[in-house]
Amino acid sequence: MAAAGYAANPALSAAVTRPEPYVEAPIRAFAIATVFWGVVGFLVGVVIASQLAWPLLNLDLEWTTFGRLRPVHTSAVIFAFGGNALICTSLYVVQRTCRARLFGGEPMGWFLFWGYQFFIVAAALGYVFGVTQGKEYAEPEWFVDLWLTVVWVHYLVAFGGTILRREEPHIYVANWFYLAFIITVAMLHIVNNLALPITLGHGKSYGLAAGVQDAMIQWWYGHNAVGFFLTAGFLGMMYYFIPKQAERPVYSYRLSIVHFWSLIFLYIWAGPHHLHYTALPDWAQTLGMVFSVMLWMPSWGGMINGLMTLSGAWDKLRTDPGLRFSVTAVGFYGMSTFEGPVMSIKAVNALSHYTDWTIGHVHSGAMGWVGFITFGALYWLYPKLWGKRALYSQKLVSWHFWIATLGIVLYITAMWVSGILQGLMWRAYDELGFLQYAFIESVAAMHPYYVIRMMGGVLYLSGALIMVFNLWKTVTSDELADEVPAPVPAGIAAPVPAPAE
Ligand code: HEM
Ligand code: HEM
Ligand SMILES: [Cu+2]
Repeated sequence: MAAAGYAANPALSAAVTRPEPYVEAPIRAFAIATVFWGVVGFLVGVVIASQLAWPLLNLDLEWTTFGRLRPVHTSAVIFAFGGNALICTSLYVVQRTCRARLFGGEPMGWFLFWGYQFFIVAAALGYVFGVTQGKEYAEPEWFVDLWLTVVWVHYLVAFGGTILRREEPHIYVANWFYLAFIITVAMLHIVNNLALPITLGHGKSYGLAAGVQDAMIQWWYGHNAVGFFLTAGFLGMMYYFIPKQAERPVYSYRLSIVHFWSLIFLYIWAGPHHLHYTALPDWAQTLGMVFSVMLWMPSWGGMINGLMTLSGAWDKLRTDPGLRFSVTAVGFYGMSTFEGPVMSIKAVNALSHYTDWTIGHVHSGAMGWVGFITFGALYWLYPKLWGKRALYSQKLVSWHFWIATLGIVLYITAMWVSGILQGLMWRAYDELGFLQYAFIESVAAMHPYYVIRMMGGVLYLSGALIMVFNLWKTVTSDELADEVPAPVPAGIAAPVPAPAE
């Protein structure tokens, strides 16, 4: 084992053999894939947003209709962009905070990389050709699900194995969040996809559960996909990269542990808020609502911990636009985790459900939190991964930041207005007790907001293209980092600013 080798005599072996201490090449590939799929996902987002504004753009072809492209968008941004970002950063972080080489080494890294990209392409092709189980965020059919299970088990083994062979006694909190994400997603994926194919040679399958049980399992899955894929994993990112960028320890390490346990305990019960006023028993709906409202607390605990890590380093926001992304991400996290509990209250959900308000909520979390924390991490990682002195241009990071922020603001404000307008139009009665508006009138009323949302998306996409250019120039520049990072033997560099307590 390489790690044990230079641990024996760090100075000597570092000077003589210089083995690469950490697996990096597959992580660089994941970093590229993150950016690539991000652009694809945002582009498809702009396409489907345009289709909602101008239905003509469905092109009257089955492969290009909104119904088929929508899951291409959601999977591209969540699983391809978000998933690659999570695997990329988790493998980077776990090696450094444990001071151990990735379990399984480079071959494991490359298997994860190609295995995961294959899953993405197989899933996306299925959507376009109409192969789907029709479960939101779990659309791929059984054979793609099986493949993902294989890849994911390897991911768990690689991550867990690295923790087990750690040289650092303490398991840094970012790893707790990443591990909870990996384990919970495995559990959710397997249970929600229990299905029987018609025959082994056929793509179509039928799920094991039926009726309201099926709905409950689906939204236990869907909600916790938000909680563990879009939240816990990215919190792992927050707990590593914000201290790194701010060069400050986590504000309260104790709070981060409380944050962890309370978040994962509460999240798992809140799924029924997706099924208010359905055939689901009333007590279960109320349970989901109560746990959602409680969830506000640990979420804000985490937000405060992230923001307060900047204590004494707020001036860095002026000079480091990458940090600005991360901090604004935490702000959006706080906003969407306040909005979510409000929307889970049954009286509010009676208005918001089925409307664009939900879509606005989704995108403040998705574009603001998930997107921005990832951009912040990427801007920090790229120079490190390619051994460059610095980013090509901080100014372009700043441009990206402002253009993308404006894009989000256009997107979510348009959706608040259109969502509440929709909700109110649908429940308006005239004095004789008839509905005041035909459904199509509410659709027509949405048009201007859909155009604004599309423009917001174009801005967000443009920002991402600026990032592509900046990262490309960074990677191809020949300004190397001052010292080529030497192997980091045990006991020398502190991998993370030490916990405050
Ligand atoms: C350029 C930026 C984006 C644009 C223009 C865009 C556009 C859209 C549109 C038009 C929909 C369908 C809305 C509907 O059915 O009424 C949608 C759904 C969705 N998008 Fe995006 N999106 C963007 C970025 C993102 C990002 C970055 C993420 C996640 C990281 C994301 C996650 C989702 C999810 C989860 C849904 C499904 C929401 C639901 O069913 O409630 N989007 N998006
Ligand atoms: C305390 C935290 C949160 C709570 C209690 C919460 C609650 C809710 C509620 C009540 C809905 C609407 C359900 C409906 O009417 O159909 C919803 C939808 C959604 N939320 Fe959240 N939310 C939270 C945080 C977040 C965050 C941080 C994100 C993204 C990163 C997010 C992503 C979504 C998505 C994707 C949906 C749409 C699901 C669908 O119908 O397709 N949520 N959330
Ligand atoms: Cu939920």
